[in-house]
Amino acid sequence: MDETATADAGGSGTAGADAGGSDAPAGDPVVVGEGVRKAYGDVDALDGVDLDVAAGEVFGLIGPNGAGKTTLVRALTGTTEAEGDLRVFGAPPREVDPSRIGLLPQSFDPPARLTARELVDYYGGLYDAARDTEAVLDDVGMADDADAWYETLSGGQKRRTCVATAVVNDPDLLFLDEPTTGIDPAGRRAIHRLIERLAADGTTVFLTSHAMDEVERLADRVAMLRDGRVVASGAPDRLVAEHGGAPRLDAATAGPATEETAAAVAAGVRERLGDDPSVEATDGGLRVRGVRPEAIGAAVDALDGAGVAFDSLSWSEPSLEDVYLRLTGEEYARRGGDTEETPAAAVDGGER
Ligand SMILES: Nc1ncnc2c1ncn2[C@@H]1O[C@H](COP(=O)(O)OP(=O)(O)OP(=O)(O)O)[C@@H](O)[C@H]1O
Repeated sequence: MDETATADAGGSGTAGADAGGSDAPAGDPVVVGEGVRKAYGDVDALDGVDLDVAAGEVFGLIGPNGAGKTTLVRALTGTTEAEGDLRVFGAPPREVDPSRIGLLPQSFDPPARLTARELVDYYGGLYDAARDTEAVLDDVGMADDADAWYETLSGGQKRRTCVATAVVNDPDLLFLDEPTTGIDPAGRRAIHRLIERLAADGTTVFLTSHAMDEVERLADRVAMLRDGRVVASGAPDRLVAEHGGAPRLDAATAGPATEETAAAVAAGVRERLGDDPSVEATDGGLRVRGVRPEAIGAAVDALDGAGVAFDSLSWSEPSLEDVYLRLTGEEYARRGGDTEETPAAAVDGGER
């Protein structure tokens, strides 16, 4: 089956793509889900999810709020029942040896009157063989604050401590549900390095996150969930190449730009570069798509020629965030609900 969305990612409802495909590494998968479904009353939290995760892979699961990410993690860790075929290390999730699994749930409230060190000690004590508490605290950047009660820690320090409790058993398979939420940039880096080190040592990591830069950096493969279905999957660079769109030049203007100004800039770019450009008014100014680095000067001339007074310019290559915004439709929603071009059109090779 295709590993990217051949279906309508705009929501008209064909079955989700298989999150396996040609990017999937060879070897027995550690995690398999086939036709996974979970309903809460009328809500289809998971609506036929297929995926597989290979040993040693960092697998990223992304999608908007309510897409079903946490439900899928819960189903794969046996903390909720779901229909379909779910196998972890070849067994149903609830039959897997817990010492092989690490789980950082999205919401986790450990006892508040224990110190970070006591908490890691406590969770380590649940296993026959656990890692050294001090080393684990050091891994997550909590060595200096290890003697503070959990309840007195900042939000980011709490999250770091929770990550420590999830890795203290040195799991073969680690589920991290939004591990870096609330963690400052230095702390995020520490967690990223930890994930990279664990993966290099052979741990399989199943990561959900809203931080696209994090997923793009860490994940070997990504699956994007929307309304309980996988709408795209594959290696991040391939998803970006297929769905990320063109490089863009953003001109930040003092006031909102008009469609007339955008049309004038488009005419100027056409005249100078011969391309048929896409120029759109954004919340903060104007965006010219398809501008290669060598054409930035001509695009700036077109802005000047149209009388656009801009405060700053930025040029960027497409990223996983662009894929996300395109396939969720958020890119278009940002322009005040303009749905003229649907995300499905973008998936099917529309304007890039
Ligand atoms: N215990 C529950 N009871 C009823 N509905 C639930 C329950 N858990 C999840 N849902 C619903 O299932 C859908 C998927 O929720 P889920 O938490 O899996 O999404 P998510 O992708 O993890 O979202 P977020 O990014 O906000 O964490 C949502 O519509 C949610 O309201």
